[in-house]
Amino acid sequence: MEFEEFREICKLNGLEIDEAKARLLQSYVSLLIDWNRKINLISRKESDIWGRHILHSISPLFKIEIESSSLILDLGTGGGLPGIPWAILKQDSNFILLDGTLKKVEAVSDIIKKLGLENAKAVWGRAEEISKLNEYRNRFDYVICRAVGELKKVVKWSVKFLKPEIFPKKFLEKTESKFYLHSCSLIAFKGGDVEREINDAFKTSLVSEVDVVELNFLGFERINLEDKKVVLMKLTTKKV
Ligand SMILES: C[S@@+](CC[C@H](N)C(=O)[O-])C[C@H]1O[C@@H](n2cnc3c(N)ncnc32)[C@H](O)[C@@H]1O
Repeated sequence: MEFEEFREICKLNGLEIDEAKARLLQSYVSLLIDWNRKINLISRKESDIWGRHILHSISPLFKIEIESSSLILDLGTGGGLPGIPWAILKQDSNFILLDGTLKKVEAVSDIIKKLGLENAKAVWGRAEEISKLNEYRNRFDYVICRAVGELKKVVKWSVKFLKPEIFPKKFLEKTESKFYLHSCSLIAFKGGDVEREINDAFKTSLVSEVDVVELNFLGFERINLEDKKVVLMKLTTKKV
């Protein structure tokens, strides 16, 4: 997929990408390709970066509305996915892009600097360690996470990062076209046996509600997303 087709699919799904954001996304893809020659950020066999990485990363935003001015953690960001495309498109929110591999964090920091993205910062460290630090514990409105591992593991880490809920709110409000997802939630990109992973995640007693969003947006058939879904979870956040 080329950029123009990507932009057209976004438009079909109600997401207009203005010139400034288009330039940032294009620069991101160039920088990602450059860095990927030096270190492994995304599969080198993958030729469809616009479809399988950028479109996939932003596709939940076609259906899910999140609260404005949020602080969002991208847990296991790798080469900045989905965090950088989200930071470009949601400039009213701030993003921490966390990864346990130093080289990847150095690459993502360089990309953020070259893009001039002021609402994103890359942080190096393992989720289980970083979540113990005051600076990151109980701080985030949302955790987003793509291709990092089993849901139950991601749930255990995320619950420490998310803000404790002070005034319980409805987790999700659905209209015909949109899901309004309130803060203190996990947004996990998943493939494979999602049902089993959700059942295992419930066994942690850290999940109070769940919903699964199918990525059947207009034009989804142009990229092979197979069994890919987005799992939304309300966790039993408490001050830890
Ligand atoms: C398969 S990659 C996916 C990267 C990116 N989210 C994407 O969609 O392209 C998984 C990433 O998670 C990171 N990771 C795995 N476990 C982690 C942990 N406990 N703490 C921080 N990062 C972790 C790895 O270093 C790796 O970069």
